Amino acid sequence: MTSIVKLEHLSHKYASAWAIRDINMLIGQTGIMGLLGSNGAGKSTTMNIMCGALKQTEGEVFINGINMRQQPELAKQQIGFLPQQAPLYMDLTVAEYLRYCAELRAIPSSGIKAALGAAMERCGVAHYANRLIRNLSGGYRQRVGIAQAIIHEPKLVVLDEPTNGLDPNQITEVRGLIREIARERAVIFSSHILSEVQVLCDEVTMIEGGRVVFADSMDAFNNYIAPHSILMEMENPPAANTLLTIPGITSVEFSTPRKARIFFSGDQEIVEALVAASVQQGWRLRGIQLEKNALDEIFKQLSKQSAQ
Ligand SMILES: Nc1ncnc2c1ncn2[C@@H]1O[C@H](COP(=O)(O)OP(=O)(O)OP(=O)(O)O)[C@@H](O)[C@H]1O
Repeated sequence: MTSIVKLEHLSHKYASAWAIRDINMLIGQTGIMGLLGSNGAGKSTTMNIMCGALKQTEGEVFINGINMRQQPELAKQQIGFLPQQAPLYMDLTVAEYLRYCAELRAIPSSGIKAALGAAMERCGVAHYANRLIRNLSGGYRQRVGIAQAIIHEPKLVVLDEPTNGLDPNQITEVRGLIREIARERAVIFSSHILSEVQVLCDEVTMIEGGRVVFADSMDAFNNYIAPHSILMEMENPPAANTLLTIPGITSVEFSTPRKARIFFSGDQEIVEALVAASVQQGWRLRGIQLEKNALDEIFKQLSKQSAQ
């Protein structure tokens, strides 16, 4: 089956600096793909080019097999896009705005009413149809932004940081909506927040410094970033050599006489082995905790690996 998105050697230069370099990507027809990267990594540039809102300096974009450079109108028909700044008109009501979007999308006038009804229903904004967009909360504005992105029933929906600036309840609601609309189409979703991508996405592509540094399933990513170190605080700690006799422990660093960072390979059952040894040998355990890799640490590791 044709990929919904194929990016080939995509590069873009603003003025004199390259924002993205040699990005290659293949995205399947359904599911949610997370584009993860720190601020300035190149996510928006990639998404804007993918959606035909920005012309690339080099490389090609294919949407469902259609070359964006050669047939931009046909390619864009397949895409719904919610850019980082949602393109909303504050002085229109929800229904007026969505009608305008439907007309821009060239939906035949006989089909507009049904398209409008379906998008509003799907995005949970039907009861606000006659309310001015300026009078909606941030979460509802974002729902309207998503409604304009799906009004023409595209095969691909691209959402650039759609939960940015929302409160925790609104984030949960918008996530639910994204899952819902991804049932029958592909969704690409960008974020600089790892946990956001972890809860929503099936696949993840990580961009750092304008380059792809990781592209695989969410499971593979989670496996990759699984903790490999433990912080342990003890009143009566053993010598490092004693800790190293426990199978799975690869190295030990004491940051203070009572606090050790213990590196391990294999699974997290090592925690149980350490607690048992502590009880048996009287280390007087005061705290034990798996250390999660911080996102900037993961970015650094992956960037280093991809440069090798
Ligand atoms: N219009 C522009 N003119 C010049 N440089 C730009 C422009 N837009 C983005 N850049 C630069 O290109 C690089 C990539 O920016 P981009 O907005 O694509 O990153 P991002 O991952 O989406 O970050 P953010 O999450 O902060 O939006 C950054 O260094 C940014 O400063």
